[in-house]
Formats: sequence, structure tokens, C-alpha cells
Amino acid sequence: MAVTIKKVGVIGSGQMGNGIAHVAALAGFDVVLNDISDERLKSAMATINGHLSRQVAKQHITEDARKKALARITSAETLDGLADCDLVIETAVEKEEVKRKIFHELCAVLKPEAIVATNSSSISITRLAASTDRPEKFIGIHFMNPVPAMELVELIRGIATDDSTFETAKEFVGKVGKQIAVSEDFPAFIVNRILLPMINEAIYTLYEGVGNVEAIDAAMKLGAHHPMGPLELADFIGLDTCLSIMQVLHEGLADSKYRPCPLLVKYVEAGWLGRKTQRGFYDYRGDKPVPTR
Ligand SMILES: CC(=O)CC(=O)SCCNC(=O)CCNC(=O)[C@H](O)C(C)(C)COP(=O)(O)OP(=O)(O)OC[C@H]1O[C@@H](n2cnc3c(N)ncnc32)[C@H](O)[C@@H]1OP(=O)(O)O
Ligand SMILES: NC(=O)C1=CN([C@@H]2O[C@H](COP(=O)(O)OP(=O)(O)OC[C@H]3O[C@@H](n4cnc5c(N)ncnc54)[C@H](OP(=O)(O)O)[C@@H]3O)[C@@H](O)[C@H]2O)C=CC1
Repeated sequence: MAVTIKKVGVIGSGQMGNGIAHVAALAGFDVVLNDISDERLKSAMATINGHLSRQVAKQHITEDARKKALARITSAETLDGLADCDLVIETAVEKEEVKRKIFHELCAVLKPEAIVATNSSSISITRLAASTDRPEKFIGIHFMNPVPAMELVELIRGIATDDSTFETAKEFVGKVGKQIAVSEDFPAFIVNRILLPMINEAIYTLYEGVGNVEAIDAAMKLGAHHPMGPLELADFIGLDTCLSIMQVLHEGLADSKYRPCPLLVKYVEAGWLGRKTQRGFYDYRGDKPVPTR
């Protein structure tokens, strides 16, 4: 039987954390947004307000809904602030050791009946669940980017996830207006098992000189009707996240077809992580994006 969720904690206020807080608050949930830096939290609130205002301008929501949604979001610099949440969704960086540490610290303060979820793009739900004190109340709730615009959420059960947790997560996702696809707990689940090898292949296409950035993106936008070219999309997702997902696929499935492209590795090593650092396959520091190769 599903449990009633009223208060939702979100750990990590990057692009995904912002988006999840946005849609949850708009759906009427009280939201506590956590990050390690106060500056990050302030900029997250400004971003959420900006996106809500755009929805008002497009007459998709009312000004009253914007104000009420913003008022439902509070921020917390430490995990103590999430202690009385009914559901906590972790959406910090795609690094297993970071997530494990967060879950360990979270479970020490979180009420025992609360559900813990991860928005991980690729990491084993069963393994992450094992770093909590409640594997039966742990689940993957994987939103897509940008959260307010994308219709899908993947739900992934770990080996121990119980039916009540699954039903509660399903109900929550329905209330925030998204549809679900259920995935088994395999590396990168469904969407990223398919999408990331395509992006990695686009980077190999660039690396091998088959085409430049503009040609590759134009080819897939105009030739396959993708809304964004694969390199533009990689920059949008974050090249660090793309690399982490490819590493999880490569290690988890032990197949050389998932080998991360050395050029992707090089960009990440340079700190060129895409839009979030203003430089990736495009340079975003000017008026319009300029290809970097
Ligand atoms: C890595 C993972 O683990 C999984 C993933 O998420 S993989 C990534 C999946 N996402 C994609 O593949 C995105 C592909 N791109 C697209 O679908 C489109 O380019 C897009 C939806 C991002 C933008 O579409 P568009 O038609 O060019 O722009 P636009 O009309 O301005 O935006 C459409 C909607 O998205 C919203 N939107 C666009 N960018 C946004 C952003 N960064 N944040 C929040 N909302 C955004 C707009 O507000 C608009 O919302 P409304 O429908 O309420 O008006
Ligand atoms: N980008 C995408 O398209 C998608 C990403 N995801 C997944 O969502 C998660 C977040 O991705 P995304 O939002 O893009 O990443 P971002 O880099 O935009 O944001 C991550 C945020 O988490 C913060 N953070 C890091 N460590 C901690 C911590 N210990 N406690 C609290 N906050 C922390 C970061 O702070 P700081 O920068 O200061 O380190 C940053 O603000 C990842 O697991 C990713 O795989 C899922 C779907 C789509």
C-alpha cells in the first residue's frame, strides 16, 4: 500500500535538483532543498524562480501558483534539515562514493519510516541501497533533463525494494505529472543504456575526424529529427555525468563497446564540462555557442 508523501527532501541543487524541487513544489509538496554550499542554494532558488516565471509568461501556470510553489521550497545547508521528510531524493553528482557518504549521513538523521530515492543516471540501485539502513525503502526515481519539460521518469527497484515503496514512488511521480517506465536494475537502466552509447559514438565520430561539431549536430538534428544534436545534448547533460555513465556501462557490462571516448575523457580532465562550466563541445561565453572543434 502506498504511503502518503507530504514533505520531500532534495539533496543536490544542480540542474536536476532544481528541476525536481520545481515540479514537486508546483504539485503541492513541501520541499526542502539541500546542497553543500549556500551560494549554490541561492542560485538554485533564483533558477527555479526564473523557470516558474517563464511558465507564467507562457500562461502555463498562474502568478499565484508561482508564488505558492516558491513559498513551499525551503533550503537547508545540512542534512539535519531533511529529518522529517517523507521522501528524500538524492541528486548530487554521479559519483558512487559521494552518494554512499550522503546516504550514510542522511540515514543517521532521517525518520525511520521515510523513503530514500536516488536520481542516479546509471549506478546500481541495489548497491546504493546497501549503503542505507533501509534497503526495502530505497528506490531509483530517475527524472529526465530538463525536468519541467520531460514527460518520463524511470522507476528502478533494487533487489530489496518493497511493494509499498514502489507504489508510493509511482504515486509521487504521477502527482508531479510524469509518466513512468519501469526498468530493471542494470547499468544505466533504459534511457541511458540507449542514449549514452549514441552520444559516445558521436564523440568518437568527432575524435576520428568524420565530421566537425557543427556537422555532427546538424546531421542528427536535420537527418534524424533529434531536438538537439548529440554533442549539444552532451554539453546540456554535463560531460562529467556523460563520462560517469559510460564508465558504469563499461565496468558493469564488461564490454569494450562501451569504452568512453578518449576525447570525452580529455574534455572532462580539462574541466570543460559543457554548459555548466560554459565550455564543452561548444563555448558558451559569448552571445551564441561557438564549436570548440
Ligand atoms: C542523463 C540522464 O540521466 C537522462 C537524461 O535526462 S538524458 C537527456 C534527456 N533530454 C533530452 O534529450 C532533451 C532533448 N531536448 C529537447 O527535448 C528540447 O530541446 C528541449 C525540451 C530541451 C527544449 O525544447 P525547445 O522546443 O527547443 O525549447 P522551448 O520551447 O524553449 O522549451 C520547451 C519547454 O521546455 C522548458 N525548458 C527548456 N529548457 C529548460 C531548462 N533548461 N530548464 C527547465 N525547463 C526548460 C521550457 O520552459 C518549455 O516549457 P513549456 O512547455 O512549459 O513552455
Ligand atoms: N544532467 C542530467 O541530464 C541528468 C543527471 N541525472 C543525475 O542527477 C544527479 C545530478 O546531476 P546534475 O544535477 O546534472 O549535476 P550538477 O553537477 O548540476 O549538480 C550536482 C549538485 O550536487 C551538489 N553536491 C555535490 N556533492 C554534494 C553533497 N555531498 N551533498 C549535497 N550536494 C552535493 C553539487 O555541488 P558542487 O557543484 O558544489 O559540487 C551540485 O550543486 C547525478 O546523479 C546525475 O547522474 C539524472 C538525469 C539527468
